[in-house]
Amino acid sequence: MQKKLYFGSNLKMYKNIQDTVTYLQDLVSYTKDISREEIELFIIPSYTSLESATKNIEQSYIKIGAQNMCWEDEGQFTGEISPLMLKELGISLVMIGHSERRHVFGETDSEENKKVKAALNHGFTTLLCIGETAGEKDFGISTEVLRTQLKIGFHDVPASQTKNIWVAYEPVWSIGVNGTPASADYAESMHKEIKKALLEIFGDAGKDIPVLYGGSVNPGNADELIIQPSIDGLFTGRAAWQADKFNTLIRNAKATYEENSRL
Ligand SMILES: O=C[C@H](O)COP(=O)(O)O
Repeated sequence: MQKKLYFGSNLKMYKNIQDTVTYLQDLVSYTKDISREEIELFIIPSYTSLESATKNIEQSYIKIGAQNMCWEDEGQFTGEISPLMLKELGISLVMIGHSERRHVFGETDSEENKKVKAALNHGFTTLLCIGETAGEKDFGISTEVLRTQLKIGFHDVPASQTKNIWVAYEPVWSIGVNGTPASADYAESMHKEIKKALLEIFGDAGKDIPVLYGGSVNPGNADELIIQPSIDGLFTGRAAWQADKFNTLIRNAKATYEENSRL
């Protein structure tokens, strides 16, 4: 049976308001004809572009997400953004624990857990990002690191909330201009471990959580990644930031997946 495929991009600290709106409008026109029963498309712009994004874009075509969120509704948290403020903007998704939040800004697994619980309690689709560093991979502890990030990240989250959970596996060493993409085999083996851990954490409810791969996804590796049985989607940075190129990547990956599932 064919599964729904997830495609999304984090715009990081790129694109101003106008560029974001133009990008989103272009992406809607390019991809409008693809059934949203078959793909789920999401974009995570900068905070300053969120209001214009939600006003200009129909989220049945592209889910709009925030790059981070505070775990408290209000309080003395200078520089933070509350779940209520994000709700006010009408966004539907929140990303938690992106590699740059963990490794540039020092966020911990227990902070990600507080954010995950707050995001789920406020009804957001919650995308938890996990991934091992190059050093952890060299020590042979990738699986342990991923299991820890999942077990702490989802600590005390009831199985009844899994319908709003997505996971992105983004090995730290694979991300950004200096990253090396994971091979499809390596990514698949880590995705298998992630799916196993999700079953342990949530029981049967864990089996429907989509697990996306991210980290230097590009037109040259997207097709091979998407056909892996445990990879449910692609979370793309740089290769998605031009709407026409992202459209091509999505269509090629989808066609390859469909071809492969007919074999
Ligand atoms: O959030 C997206 C990831 O950080 C991947 O970025 P990248 O595709 O530019 O390596």
